[in-house]
Amino acid sequence: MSATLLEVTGLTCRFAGVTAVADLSFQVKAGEIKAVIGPNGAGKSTLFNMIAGVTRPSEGAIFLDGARIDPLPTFERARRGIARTFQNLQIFREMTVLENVMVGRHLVGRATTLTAMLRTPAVRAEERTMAEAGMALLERFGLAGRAHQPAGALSFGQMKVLELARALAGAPRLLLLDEPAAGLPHAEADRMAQTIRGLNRDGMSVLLVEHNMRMVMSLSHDILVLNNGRRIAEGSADEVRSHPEVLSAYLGEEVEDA
Ligand SMILES: Nc1ncnc2c1ncn2[C@@H]1O[C@H](COP(=O)(O)OP(=O)(O)OP(=O)(O)O)[C@@H](O)[C@H]1O
Repeated sequence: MSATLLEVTGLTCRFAGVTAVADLSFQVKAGEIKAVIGPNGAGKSTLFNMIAGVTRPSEGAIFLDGARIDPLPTFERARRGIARTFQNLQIFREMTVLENVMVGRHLVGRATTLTAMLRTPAVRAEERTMAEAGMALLERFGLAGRAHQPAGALSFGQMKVLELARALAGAPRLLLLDEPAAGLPHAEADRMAQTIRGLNRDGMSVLLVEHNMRMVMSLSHDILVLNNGRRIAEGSADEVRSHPEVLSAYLGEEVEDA
């Protein structure tokens, strides 16, 4: 039985008049790919934002490796090993592809603003190491040839891969992937699924929000289904696919088609 990496207990988020996430508890085990699915407005993005530290929960707690993290700011959660990608790409288009990846490393780097400004030998050495590690990641994802071009020149699919590479640059323990297949044609979505599977085989734990059911059903060890902020089902692809509440939440279509 694997150890629990992430634990969420009684998590609730209320916006004026709307309960986006309601009394939600679940775990992500080390080495697991867990998917969170649900119709539009189910609360998936709000849940991600609470785990990443962008949105404050109204109630409940979030633990990483047993330590409570919900009071911590975003950068501290990144330092502790949580990295994310975004539903709407957040690529710095004027920066080079390599610089974009290095931003991911800087988020968890040790250099303070003062030592960075003074460009001490230690800072320069750290930057060299970051650049080397960044190039190694770009090579792994087939983007090394584009390293010194502006990121804005990449195709949409390449930008999604770059976001993933940037998230990995900080050597996280938990990857939060927000719709990695969104907007990708079939073949590229399948390649993205293979990439995520490869990362997981190397030990990466993943929490995945995705509407592409093919990807969700083929990748996930465990699937959590939300509707109106509440858990309506949790289990394997087969368990979730045939669950009556899931079918009615989706009106049958998407989940059956997967
Ligand atoms: N900042 C906000 N202020 C007010 N209401 C919000 C805010 N963010 C989300 N909501 C509401 O919370 C509910 C959950 O939204 P959320 O974006 O988390 O759902 P989702 O499952 O990610 O949807 P989608 O699949 O469309 O991305 C929705 O009713 C939404 O309108």
